[in-house]
This record gives sequence, C-alpha cells and structure tokens, in this order.
Amino acid sequence: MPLLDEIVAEIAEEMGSYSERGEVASYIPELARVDPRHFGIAVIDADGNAHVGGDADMPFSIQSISKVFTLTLALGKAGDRLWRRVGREPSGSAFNSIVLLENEKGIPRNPFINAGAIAVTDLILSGHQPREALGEILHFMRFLADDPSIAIDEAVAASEQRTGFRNAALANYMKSFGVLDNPVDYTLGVYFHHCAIAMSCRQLAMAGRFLASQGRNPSTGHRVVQPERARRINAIMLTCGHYDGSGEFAYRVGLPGKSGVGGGILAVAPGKASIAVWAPGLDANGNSHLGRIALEALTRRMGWSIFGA
Ligand SMILES: NC(=O)CC[C@H](N)C(=O)O
Repeated sequence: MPLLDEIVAEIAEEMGSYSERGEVASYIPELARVDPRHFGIAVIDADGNAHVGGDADMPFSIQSISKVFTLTLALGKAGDRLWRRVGREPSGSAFNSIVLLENEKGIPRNPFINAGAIAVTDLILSGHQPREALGEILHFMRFLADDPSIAIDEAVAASEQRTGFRNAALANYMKSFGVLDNPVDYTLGVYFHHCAIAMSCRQLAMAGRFLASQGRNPSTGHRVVQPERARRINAIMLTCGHYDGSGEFAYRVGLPGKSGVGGGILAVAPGKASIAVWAPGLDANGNSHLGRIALEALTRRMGWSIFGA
C-alpha cells in the first residue's frame, strides 16, 4: 500500500520537527535516562505488510502495554472468573491511584490501571513460581510477535523493584482485602518484570495483530483468542487504555489503544492494522505526547477512526 508508506514516512518526518515533546518518566530512574528525541512508528496492515518509520526497530520499555497481553493470558486461564477480582470501567483517575480501592473493597476498576494489572498478574501466577509465570508471559510475547529475541530489560526491572513503593502499597492494600492469592513480593516481582519487557515498534505491532484480525494471527491463521474476546479486549483498551486520558485519546485518535510510561502506544484499527508508536516524552496523564499526535495524524489521513471519517 504505497499511500500508507508515504503517510508513515511523512509522519515520522513531521514528528522529528516537534520541539514540545513532553517529559520522560523519571519515577522509574532507569527510564529517565532515555533520550526524548526518539520517535518510531510501525504499522502492520491487514495483508501482513509492515510500514515503518523513524526508530521503528529500536527496543524500548513497553511498561503498561504489557497489560494488554497479561490480560489476554489471564482471560485464557480464568475466563470470566477474572472479572470477580477486577472491573471493566474507566477509573477517571491516574494509573497508579489508590483512592477508589477503599470504597470498592480492594477490587480495581479495570485491568489497565496498576492495581488492576497487579491483580491480573496475580491470577497468572496462581501458585506457580514467579520465574515460571514470567517465562509464560515472555513466551506468549515471542509467539505473538514471531520473534524469539524479545527479552526483559533487567536494569529497568531492578530500577522499578527498588523504587516501586506505590505499587507495593497498592498490592498490599489489595492483599488486605483478599484480592491477591500469592505472596505480594512474588506478584510484584512478576509485574515489574513484565512491565520491563523491551520491544521495538515493529515487534509490538506484530504482537498486536490478533486484536486487529478477530483474534487470529493473520499470517499463520492461528487462533489466539475467540473473535468475541478480541473485540472485548479492544473495548477495554478504548475505554481504559489511557487512564484518565482515555476520553481524549478516543476523541482525537478514535482507536482502541494502550499506552506505557516508556512512551509507547499500541493501537488497533480493527480489520485494518495493528500500529505501534514510540516517543518517550509523556503528557500530564503519563501517556506519550507525540505518540498520540502521530496516531491522530495517521487515523485522520487513513480514515481509520472507528467512529467514522
Ligand atoms: N503507566 C505505566 O506504564 C505504568 C507501569 C509502571 N511499571 C508502573 O507500575 O508504574
């Protein structure tokens, strides 16, 4: 699709000239070292062709984007039982907020805020050793992206493990309500490590293909999840994937999307494409500032918003 190639190249070039790039996350010390001038974009279309621009092959910390994949895995294990320990409504508060937990009996609003993702990780652990659970998550990422080289950035994981007091508070608080089954340090260890998986835009867009193609890996025809499950994961990405910036993302971009504080965003244009962008500078909600601008430009030019042209 030459048009798509041109648009992706144009966007990569335009993003290079922005001076307002947001702030790189600094509460995880290792992420503060990343150069805010990076920009990458990868679009895998419905025929499996990759259209890339900028630093599309440079690995970055996927952080909360991993929550899409842990949710998928946990749903595979627990099915609808998962929804007993986590809700599926937007929280309207920050990704690491604790405020709603007290009134809601330790049940997090959705699987994409930190508390919800920690509860989902706990379900994947379910009695296994942290190493086994992590191995399973990594194996799933490599399988989806069709790339055995995907790995965890141990320096990022260790950095968050040292400084993740807020997440430790969320996990302990949920544990006090009986929402977590495993030892808190096991669950947190797995959570910090899956957030520290490093992937490039190309690898992420590859991993997201099943969400754009009704649950199937389009190149092998392999079913990852049922179409209904893919649709529902997309729905939660749309409503909750950008925390208290989810409304703004839907308004401007109009696609299911999941951000991470490493500056990545995975977005899904159902039936059309799986898209990953990366720009490390964040806005006030902790979502990639330029990443959102780039996706807005892409969906506008391609007419891909799920809400119409
Ligand atoms: N929004 C994010 O990407 C947050 C993930 C990060 N690992 C944290 O728990 O704080």
